[in-house]
Amino acid sequence: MAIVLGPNRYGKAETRVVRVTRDGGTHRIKDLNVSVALSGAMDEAHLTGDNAAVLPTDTQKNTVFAFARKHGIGAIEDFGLLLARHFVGSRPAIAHARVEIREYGWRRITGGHSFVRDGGEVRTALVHCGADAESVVSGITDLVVLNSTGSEFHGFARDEYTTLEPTDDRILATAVTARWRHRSTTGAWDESYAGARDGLLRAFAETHSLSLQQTLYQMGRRVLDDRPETCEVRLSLPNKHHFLVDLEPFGMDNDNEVYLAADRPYGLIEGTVLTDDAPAAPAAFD
Ligand SMILES: O=c1[nH]c(=O)c2[nH]c(=O)[nH]c2[nH]1
Repeated sequence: MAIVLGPNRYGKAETRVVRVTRDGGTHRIKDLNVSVALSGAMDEAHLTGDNAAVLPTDTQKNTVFAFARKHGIGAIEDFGLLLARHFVGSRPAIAHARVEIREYGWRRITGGHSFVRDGGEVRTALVHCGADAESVVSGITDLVVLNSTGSEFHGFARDEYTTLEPTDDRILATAVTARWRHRSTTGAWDESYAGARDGLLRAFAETHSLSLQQTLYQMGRRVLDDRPETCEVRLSLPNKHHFLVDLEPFGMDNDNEVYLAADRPYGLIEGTVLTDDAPAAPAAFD
């Protein structure tokens, strides 16, 4: 009985590319998850370890970023065809290219550079009732928002392990988890929720951010200002880092247009904002 190599393919899965296109102050964003799989005459790589036919998956990832810069991203079908044809045409050993793309939809909040991701958000409620106290905490989780400009981060503490470069223009993105405590257990809950959500979005969009911590405070403040029925807001904001891709090795500049959307590790910024007359409510958020 002989043992033979069966079907195989390889490639870079889940390259998270975000492409920002600027038309003056109005930005458009394309946010994709691109998976490439190539196949063809790859027997030697498997049987003898000869990599002559293997176009590295790292190269495939770079190609996604370089094409995003060079060609822009229109319909994902076109972007997929562009990439797949490129790979098949690039080397005789590559007979077939499979390119799978997922596109995350975003809609505008307000202004030209603030977006909220379609779908996914969840409304939450947590109530406590005891012998002599009741409390209602409303909230939202997985409300994903992004500012494609209007965010800086500099002046931070440095030590011998600090490599982060200060920036005066970065993408700021987070998946908001917010919970707000009501002063009373009677309320127009739906209207209150819609108003609080709107306040969170507007504060995120309208704050020129010097840090996510500063944005957090402004978001909490806005809910308390807009919704007097609330007295305390707790926010948990993962910093969804977007790293500018270095395209210089491919002879291209990158003027804040092509980003890698990293998923982990991420900064996690958490804080409470409250009114100074907020009644004590033990257990409200636990
Ligand atoms: O808004 C930010 N806050 C931080 O505390 C921090 N730390 C970091 O590396 N980047 C950022 N960004």
